[in-house]
Amino acid sequence: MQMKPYRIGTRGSPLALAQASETRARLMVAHDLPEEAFEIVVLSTKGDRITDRPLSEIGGKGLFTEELEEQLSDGRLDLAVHSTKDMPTALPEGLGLVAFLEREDVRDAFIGRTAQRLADLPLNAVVGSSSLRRQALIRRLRPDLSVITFRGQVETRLRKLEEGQVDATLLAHAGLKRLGNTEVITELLDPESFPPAPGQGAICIEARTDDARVAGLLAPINHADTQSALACERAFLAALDGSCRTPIAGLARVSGDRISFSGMILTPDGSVWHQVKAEGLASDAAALGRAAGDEARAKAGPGFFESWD
Ligand SMILES: NCc1[nH]cc(CCC(=O)O)c1CC(=O)O
Repeated sequence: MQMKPYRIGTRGSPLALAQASETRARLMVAHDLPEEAFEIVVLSTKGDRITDRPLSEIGGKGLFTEELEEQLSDGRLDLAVHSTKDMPTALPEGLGLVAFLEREDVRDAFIGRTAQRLADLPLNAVVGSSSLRRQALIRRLRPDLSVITFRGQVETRLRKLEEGQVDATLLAHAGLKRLGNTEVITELLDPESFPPAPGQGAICIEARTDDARVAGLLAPINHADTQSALACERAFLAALDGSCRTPIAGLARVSGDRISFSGMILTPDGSVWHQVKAEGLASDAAALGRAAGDEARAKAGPGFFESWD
């Protein structure tokens, strides 16, 4: 009997396409299915179309997800593949992050033109980054540098660097690995001093929560430790009401039945930051992350979140 193919939604950037292909490949192996059992459906999102302004300025939740989620909700798609880092903490009614692929390296990669390492950049050098977290972390470590907003796909940013618009830029190691573009990296940043974004390096799959057929399809490719780590990090983000205007870093690691978490919130200029650490049972991942978020909020005090609005 000929079954209708599963429809996998994705954005059209090279990174998104690589992630969708990887997901399809995992599903083919897990279920011994041919490529024709899956159809990759490419959609353009608002976030892809507006490229001339920083994301934090455009605002609005789900800039990269709205179109995909609409089609998931009405059944035109069966699943959607995303970078977990780009996913809002609150999803539309009836949708959920149903599976996570095993996480890639979580670190940020430094790509230097006039110096190989962040610490070795000349005084007042220019670094391009559109991420508020990376901007704040750079300023915390190197207040002398000027940080400029730098958007576009990975390829666009690397071209701007080559053209000499900036001395250096930062990108996720995971994304560069998936694009087969790691030779541009000149330094991998230590997560202790340069903590990654919640979700960084993890591919997630969104689906309808009541779709038992798709749940069964995804179960064998879900990576339980990644799922726990991400539940913790996303609960941290949610507890802080992580808007795209707040620099927030957070990383959870699972070992056996234990989970350890480290999170940081910063002012955009990097001059004030608060760090929290927590450890507990992996089965309590979400509660641990939420408590860490509440602790960070309490440490920061009521003035912290309004200080740059
Ligand atoms: N916001 C863009 C985005 N979303 C996910 C990744 C990288 C891959 C990942 O973290 O899983 C990137 C690019 C970057 O930060 O370099």
